[in-house]
Amino acid sequence: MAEIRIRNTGERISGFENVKAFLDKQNVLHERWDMSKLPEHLREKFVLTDEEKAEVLASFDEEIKDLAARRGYQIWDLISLSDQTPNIEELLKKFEQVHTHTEDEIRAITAGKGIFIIKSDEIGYFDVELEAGDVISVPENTNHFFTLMDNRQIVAVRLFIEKDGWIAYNVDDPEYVKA
Ligand SMILES: CSCCC(=O)/C(O)=C/O
Ligand SMILES: [Fe+2]
Ligand code: NI
Repeated sequence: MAEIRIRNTGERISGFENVKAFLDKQNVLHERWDMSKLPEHLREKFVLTDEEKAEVLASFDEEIKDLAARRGYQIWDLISLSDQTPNIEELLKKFEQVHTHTEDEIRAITAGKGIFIIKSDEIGYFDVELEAGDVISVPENTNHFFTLMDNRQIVAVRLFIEKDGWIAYNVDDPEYVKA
């Protein structure tokens, strides 16, 4: 289940309903997918062949098409990050820089863990700690960044309206608060 940590105060919010209510106020979509739909051999697997990636996407076809119909996404794929990912340090350096996109950034975690750190005009930066089953959408033009957790591995479905909408625009934010 997702958990929130507000960086300026250290306050933590847990429990699906509490987290959802908090994220609703921040205009951040949060839903859960049923991970029992994922075949056992793909659970907690972080190095995936193209066939296995297609199998993960097929397992959640209904959920993906539902999100696409509700929110206008046109294309989707699967990203997996772990110490086995050849360019992992380079990718993390990019994800860990505060940035924005011109479309919302939606991710459904199917294995592992990760943290999206998002800026709110009212309360500053807050962490959303995510695990398998958590779906999140960071609103467009909103400062955020992403990092892995201690286990350093994650698999996530990404949906896009247009591929170009996901270009990252780095922001040099004086209000950025370190973990
Ligand atoms: C969990 S997906 C990896 C992070 C990512 O795709 C992104 O765009 C961060 O801003
Ligand atoms: Fe991003
Ligand atoms: Ni998986």
